[in-house]
Amino acid sequence: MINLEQMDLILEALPDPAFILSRSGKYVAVFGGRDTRYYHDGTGLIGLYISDVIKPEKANWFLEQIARALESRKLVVEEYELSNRDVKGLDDDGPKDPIWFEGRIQALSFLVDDEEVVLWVASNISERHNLEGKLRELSDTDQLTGLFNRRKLEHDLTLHYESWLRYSIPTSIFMFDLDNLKKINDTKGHHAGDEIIQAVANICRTTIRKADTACRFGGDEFVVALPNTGHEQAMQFAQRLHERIREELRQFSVEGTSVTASIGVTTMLTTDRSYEDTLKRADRALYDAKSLGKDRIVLV
Ligand SMILES: Nc1nc2c(ncn2[C@@H]2O[C@H](COP(=O)(O)OP(=O)(O)OP(=O)(O)O)[C@@H](O)[C@H]2O)c(=O)[nH]1
Repeated sequence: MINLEQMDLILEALPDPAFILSRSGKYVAVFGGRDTRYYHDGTGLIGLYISDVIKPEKANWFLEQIARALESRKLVVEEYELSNRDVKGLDDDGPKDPIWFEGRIQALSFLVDDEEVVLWVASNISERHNLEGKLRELSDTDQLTGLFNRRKLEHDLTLHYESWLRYSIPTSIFMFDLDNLKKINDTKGHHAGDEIIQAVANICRTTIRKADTACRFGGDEFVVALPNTGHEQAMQFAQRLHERIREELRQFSVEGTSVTASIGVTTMLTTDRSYEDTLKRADRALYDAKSLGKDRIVLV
C-alpha cells in the first residue's frame, strides 16, 4: 500500500501542475508541475484568489469555467493563453513567452472551508498551438507569391456574404488575369514568368487595405475581395491597381509586348444567392475585358 508520505511525493512528481480551486476562485493547493522549462512555480499563489492575481476579464473567464465544471459535474476542457505578466504572484523562473494551456477541470466531491472545489490540471500546449498556427497559415497561403489561396478567399467571402445579407454591408470583388504572360514564358523562360507573378503579388500587397483579401486564384489569375466597399470605390481601386501593374511590368517587355492586366469588377447584389454568384459575375466581366482587347477594366 502507498502511505501518505509516498502519496505526497507522487503528487509532487506529477508532470503538469494540478490546482485545487474553490468556486470563488481561491487557490487552495497546487501539486506537481515543477518542470521550469514549461511551468512557473505556482506555490506562491496558494491562499490568493484568481481575481487578486489575474486581470478582471480573464479572471471572470476562469470563474465561469469553475462554475461550469461544478454545475455539470463533467470534465471541462478549455484552451487558454497566459503569460507570467498576466499572473502576479509567480516567480520569474520558468518560460518567458506566453504559454498556451489546455485546462482540464473536474469537480471534486468534497468541500474545503465550506466551499465547493475543482481540480484544474493545466498542460502546456504552446508547441502544438504554434504548430497549428503555422499549419493554418500554410494551408491559407499560395506558395509562389505568399498571397492567400482560393481556400482562404472562399472562407472570407462566406463571412462577407453573411454581412451583406444581415447588415447590407457590400463587398466588391475584382478578378484579374495577366495579359501576354505566355509570350514572356516562351521567350524568357518560366522563371521570368514567375518573377512577374511575384511582382504582381507585391503590387497587390502594397495597394490593398488590411481587411482586403488578395488571392492568387490559380495560374496568372488573381482575385481581390474588398469588404465594406461599394461599386465606385472598387472601381477607383481597380484603376489604381491597373495603372501600377502597367507601369511596373513595363520593364519585363519582350519585343514590344508587355504584361498588363484585364480586370473584371463587381459588387454583391441583393439577387446574389451566394458569394459564388458574385464571383461568377466578376469572372464574366473579366472575360469581357479580354474579349474587348485586354488591358482594361470592365465593371458590371
Ligand atoms: N511562369 C509561370 N507561368 C505560369 C504560372 N501559372 C500559369 N502560367 C502561365 O500563364 C499562362 C496563362 O495562359 P493564358 O492566360 O492563356 O496566357 P496569356 O499569354 O496570359 O494569355 P491572355 O490571358 O489571353 O493574354 C500560361 O502560359 C501558363 O503557363 C506560373 O506559376 N508561373
